[in-house]
Amino acid sequence: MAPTELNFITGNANKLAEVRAILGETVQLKNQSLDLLEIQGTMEEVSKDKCRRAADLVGGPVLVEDTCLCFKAYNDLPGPYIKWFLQALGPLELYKMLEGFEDKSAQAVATFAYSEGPGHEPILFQGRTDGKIVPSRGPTVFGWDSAFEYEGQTYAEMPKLEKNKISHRGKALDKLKAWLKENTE
Ligand SMILES: O=P(O)(O)OP(=O)(O)OP(=O)(O)OC[C@H]1O[C@@H](n2cnc3c(O)ncnc32)[C@H](O)[C@@H]1O
Ligand SMILES: [Mg+2]
Repeated sequence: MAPTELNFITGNANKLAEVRAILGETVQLKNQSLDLLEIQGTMEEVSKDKCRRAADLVGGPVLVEDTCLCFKAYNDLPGPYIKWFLQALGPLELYKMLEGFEDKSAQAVATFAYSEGPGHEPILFQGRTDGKIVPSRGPTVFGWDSAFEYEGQTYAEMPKLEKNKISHRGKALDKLKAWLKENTE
């Protein structure tokens, strides 16, 4: 049976707000802000490991998510390590990483992982959105939103509703919603 309540473990308030908005009334959402250690590895390995750690810490069912920003010219790096590049450069300077490259294309990926609790194998829900890295446009409120352009607008320039419809996170949560629905009927 699918859960009727999800405990989303994240320390990122912007992420949490989007997840709340996207899930709406679908399911009850709780949140615990824990700083989870993140390993090195593929997107799937990072999310699964994060989920197992969260389940162990909380001692119950958990949902986590790891966001990656993959530059095509870098063969998908920084990927799961984008947080540290963003922290070092800031959203205004991020585009400079691709200055020497013609190909500015990038893919945003959200990988959610749900576990029923300690010892249970995490289930993954992944969403991907293609775009490109540009000089910052729009408010610099959320991560690299102002440096990621999708069809002529940066994520930061889009109204939230619009971003959530086409975003990596929105697509991943569509899969989660479908799974919840399939498993309650
Ligand atoms: O506690 P967790 O959930 O891990 O929160 P976090 O902020 O550490 O998030 P990640 O480990 O997934 O790292 C992803 C980085 O990308 C940023 N980010 C995540 N989703 C984003 C989005 O939709 N738009 C812009 N930046 C985003 C986020 O602020 C981090 O710097
Ligand atoms: Mg993190």
